[in-house]
Amino acid sequence: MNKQSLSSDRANTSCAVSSPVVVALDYPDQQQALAMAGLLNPAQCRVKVGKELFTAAGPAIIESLHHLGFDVFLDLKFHDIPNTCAKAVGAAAELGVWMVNVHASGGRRMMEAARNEIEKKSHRPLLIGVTVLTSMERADLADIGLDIDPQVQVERLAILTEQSGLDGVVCSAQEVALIRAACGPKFLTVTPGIRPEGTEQGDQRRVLTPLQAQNAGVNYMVIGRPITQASDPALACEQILASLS
Ligand SMILES: O=c1ccn([C@@H]2O[C@H](COP(=O)(O)O)[C@@H](O)[C@H]2O)c(=O)[nH]1
Repeated sequence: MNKQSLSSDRANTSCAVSSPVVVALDYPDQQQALAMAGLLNPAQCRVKVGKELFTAAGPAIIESLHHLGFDVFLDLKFHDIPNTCAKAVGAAAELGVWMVNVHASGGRRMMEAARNEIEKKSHRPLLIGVTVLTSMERADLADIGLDIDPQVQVERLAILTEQSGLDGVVCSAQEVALIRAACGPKFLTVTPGIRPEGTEQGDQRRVLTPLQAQNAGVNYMVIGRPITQASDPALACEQILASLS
């Protein structure tokens, strides 16, 4: 199947999951990722493919997850000169992914180029800008020369992302109210750093529980280890969904 027909097929078959949960498949190979996907229900969640899995398994993993019925967020956080970033985002669109992202700190011209590139494609994924990684706190920003609270930089980059014509941002759930006020109700918020009560925070710093995130108004919650490292991942996912209803 060529790329064009793949993206056309995907545009026609993309499922409309109402669940906000996106499970991060952070695995070193296709076998482990597909084993986890096989435990999950595509009617209850979407899945995310990040740098580790995509580098190890390549575009074939996207096609395999589509065949299982999942919408896929390709989380490669492109950050490059405008032409290079735009072409990468265009290639992601041709894989038929549901969502793709770039670093908002790549700037206005980079984000506009990415947006213009996917507008040309027959399948148009959601295009999202990463603001400040949820693993970062104020001290981490100071290390890179930004002596400000994360929320100040998140708001600044969210406004720039919205002005650049993207669909939304990756941020922590803690900043969603701020972004709603600055960018309006239609601008999407995609929030990693979700930690159900009693689960380990790990390297995340700006966290909320699923219920707190829902109450804050997030559109999509990216959840990895609290589901994938649970003794029963399917049950963990169901318990998170139950906590939201
Ligand atoms: O700011 C960001 C952007 C992306 N991520 C990604 O989300 C998941 C989170 O996984 P957990 O195991 O639930 O911590 C992971 O794939 C990150 O690469 C993020 O955490 N923060």
